[in-house]
Amino acid sequence: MFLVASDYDRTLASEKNGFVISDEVKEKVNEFSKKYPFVVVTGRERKFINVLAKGLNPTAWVLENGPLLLIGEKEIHLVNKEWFEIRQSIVEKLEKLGLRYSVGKIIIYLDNVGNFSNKLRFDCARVEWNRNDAMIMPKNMDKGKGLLELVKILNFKGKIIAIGDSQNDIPLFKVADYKVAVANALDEVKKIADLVLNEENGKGVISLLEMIESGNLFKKIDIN
Ligand SMILES: O=C(O)COP(=O)(O)O
Repeated sequence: MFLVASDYDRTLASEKNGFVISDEVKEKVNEFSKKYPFVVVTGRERKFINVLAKGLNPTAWVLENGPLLLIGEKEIHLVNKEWFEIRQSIVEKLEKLGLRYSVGKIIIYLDNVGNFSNKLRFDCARVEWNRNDAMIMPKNMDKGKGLLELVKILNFKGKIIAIGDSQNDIPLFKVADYKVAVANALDEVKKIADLVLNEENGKGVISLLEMIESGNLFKKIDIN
């Protein structure tokens, strides 16, 4: 038994298409998800996914980089009340720094703030990067931890195959049994991957799913 956990931006969907998923990738994932568990593990908020990935029907979602699970219409928030007080104090600091931010249901997003990485350090929160964008989130939370909680809820006991491209996929890779990087992944992600695909973005995901369906992936790895 295995489960596929896929990142969204620059993995399922490409920047070139404004991060809107292509019909080809959507159909492949929808068809695959009818046979095997397929989870999208993304930094994105639900409201953006509803637009960018309209019609995509994976087994479940891990959103906001870990703390928000979506199974069917059921939303599960992996956070305690104290976080919202901490978040408020961070928002006040960001205001003082004059940085533009937006707030999800749980985490804080800042786009294009790579130059401010020294200032974006907090004792009471974790800062996760996706290229030049930052996400400020509860301590002890990341894509990997969110996925492990989901896996418990689904009562899934098999192996995890993860696919991604960026820094915030590294914690996802840490909980995976087999790690796959798309061709457009950052070097630091490719370096820790078990397999680096020749194809970029959604074409890479399609190629991974085809390798699984044909049994070719399992000739390379013992995951069953
Ligand atoms: O950074 C985001 O908002 C989404 O990014 P991800 O799907 O690559 O995790």
